[in-house]
Amino acid sequence: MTDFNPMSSINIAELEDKMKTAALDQHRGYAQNHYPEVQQYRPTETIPKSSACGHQVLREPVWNKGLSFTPEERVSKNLTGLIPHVMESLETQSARVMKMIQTRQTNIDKYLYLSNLKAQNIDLFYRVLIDNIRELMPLVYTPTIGDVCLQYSSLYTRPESLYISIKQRKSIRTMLRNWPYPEPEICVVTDGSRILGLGDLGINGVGISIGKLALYTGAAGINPAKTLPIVLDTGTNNETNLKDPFYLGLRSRRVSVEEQQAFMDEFMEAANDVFPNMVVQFEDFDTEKAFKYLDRYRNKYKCFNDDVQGTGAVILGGYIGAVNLSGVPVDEQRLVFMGAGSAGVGVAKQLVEYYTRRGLSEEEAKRKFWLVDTKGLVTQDRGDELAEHKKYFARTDNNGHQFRTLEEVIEYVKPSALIGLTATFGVFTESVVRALKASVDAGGLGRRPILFPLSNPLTKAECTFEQAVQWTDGTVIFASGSPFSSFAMKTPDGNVVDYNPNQGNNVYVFPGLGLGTILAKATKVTDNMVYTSAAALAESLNTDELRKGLIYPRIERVRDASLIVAREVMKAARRDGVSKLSDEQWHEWEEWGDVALTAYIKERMYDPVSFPTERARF
Ligand SMILES: NC(=O)C1=CN([C@@H]2O[C@H](COP(=O)(O)OP(=O)(O)OC[C@H]3O[C@@H](n4cnc5c(N)ncnc54)[C@H](OP(=O)(O)O)[C@@H]3O)[C@@H](O)[C@H]2O)C=CC1
Ligand SMILES: CC(=O)C(=O)O
Ligand SMILES: [Mg+2]
Repeated sequence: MTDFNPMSSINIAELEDKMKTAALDQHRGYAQNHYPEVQQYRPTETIPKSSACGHQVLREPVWNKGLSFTPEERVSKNLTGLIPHVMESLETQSARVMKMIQTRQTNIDKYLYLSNLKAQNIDLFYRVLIDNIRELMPLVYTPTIGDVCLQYSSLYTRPESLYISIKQRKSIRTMLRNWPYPEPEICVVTDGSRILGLGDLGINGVGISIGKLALYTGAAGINPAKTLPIVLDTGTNNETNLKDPFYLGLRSRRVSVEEQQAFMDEFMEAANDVFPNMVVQFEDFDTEKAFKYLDRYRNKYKCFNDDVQGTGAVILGGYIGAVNLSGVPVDEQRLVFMGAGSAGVGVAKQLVEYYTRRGLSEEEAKRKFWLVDTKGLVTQDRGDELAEHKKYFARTDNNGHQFRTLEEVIEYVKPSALIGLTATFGVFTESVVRALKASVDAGGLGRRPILFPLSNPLTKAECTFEQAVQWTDGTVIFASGSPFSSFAMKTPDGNVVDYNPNQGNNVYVFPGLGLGTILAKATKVTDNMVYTSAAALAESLNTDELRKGLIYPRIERVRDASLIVAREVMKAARRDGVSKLSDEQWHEWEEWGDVALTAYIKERMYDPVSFPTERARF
């Protein structure tokens, strides 16, 4: 669409004459009674039929088209005079947004500007986000979303989620029904108990549900009107929040684990009753609840845990590429994990599955992993009561010796890969990284260490990209949870070499996993679906990315990757017998191969130009 030049002046009066409905202009508030065609302004299955016109249209973010309303729409919806006469393409409006973002001094201010835009004009927000994903994803997601969560109660200006407190537990169904958009397809729910690496943030953690859902739309084309952010408030143990006069959550300590679980049971049951087609993503529950809830609900409802399963899949996807670059054969790899929580154990288990699928026994596969926590190497005879989720990986081959520091573990294991999921900045020190490199070098010339400091946000990364490059003399294969910038380093022979980091973040998996689950009409999210998402991600790099030595697609291609992930997830759902789509539909796709299924998914992906909210169908 090109911009409309007001100077070429359309004659509004003439247009109004032509369009009989233009008489609406005089009856703004009563239009619905007299002019049913206005009610059809939004004739979709996704948004209730509306009689909205005038200001109502401009105030509803999924209806508002900013300055893109056509002259006809301006007349039929009583918008003349309510917006500047000029008509602009999304591109022009998008350029204005980017200009304004650049004038904002802090990332929080940039975030707030974008958040305001989302609350006013969804299509424009997503156009800008999708076209500028490299620059904007760090604002709507990690690292900035971490700062937003820390200050959410102070920054609050308007509701943008469902806020369900344990005090209102009797009304969960009512609250779900109060959500203004019908039949959400995907919900991200947190209780704020472990937000990124920032700990218990209570209700302030809602920012992570909002941020992840922005990426469900931006990175996988799920209709924004079908996304539902939820925070469950069961209190908080965060002293700063409890003392903050602006804190919006329950001003009391978290209720007992048993009460939280009973509340979660009620929530899951209610969510399933009210929105039976909705997929639920558990996000940033603390370690114990992350594993417990996944175990408890995975066979009963369509749900998955992003920190355990999404992270497992994304790191497996990157690991496959990293091994190819490392020069260390896959079966010789030895992996040390710093961090044995929900993400650490989730990733290690996904990698065990990779090895067993390659033919190793489970025991052989498990022996490739050494997990380290705050007390040192996780061993069976360490003397402390191991948490349930750590027992699977507890080593028994340590001959009674306990290894307390990471240096000691590296010296003992001689790993080829070091993965950080500790939420602790700087634990990959220079001596640790140099020891990793030395252990890889000892295996032979040209071998490269795999180093993944995956904790979020950036303030919690185990080391920086620059450090990783310098301490490994540029040989590192690197992925971090939050994005680092590229880095140029002078080599001993005087050349300047550019190094490009990878972002190993579950954003490469959860949007496609969710989309595939929805489109397959899967009754649950199986292990195969999760595993397949990792394998699909590993296959999604193009030749240019492979040539550049990347292990994840460039972030600009995240929608391409999500499409591939979603397609393979759908096929896995079919193989596992959990897809409710008809056999005829599947036979048709099976006959045509991936082309037909890819086209089917693509057609259903929301895109603010070719497929705006107004027309989104699924
Ligand atoms: N890149 C990505 O896509 C993702 C990144 N993450 C990030 O991973 C981090 C961890 O998340 P999660 O696993 O859920 O958190 P958990 O709290 O479940 O686990 C943290 C683990 O780190 C260990 N740990 C903490 N500090 C140290 C230390 N100084 N030395 C050794 N071990 C330490 C803890 O030990 P102990 O058990 O003894 O307490 C625990 O095992 C977070 O920063 C999160 O943002 C999470 C999901 C996805
Ligand atoms: C990325 C993510 O899910 C986390 O850091 O918790
Ligand atoms: Mg998370």
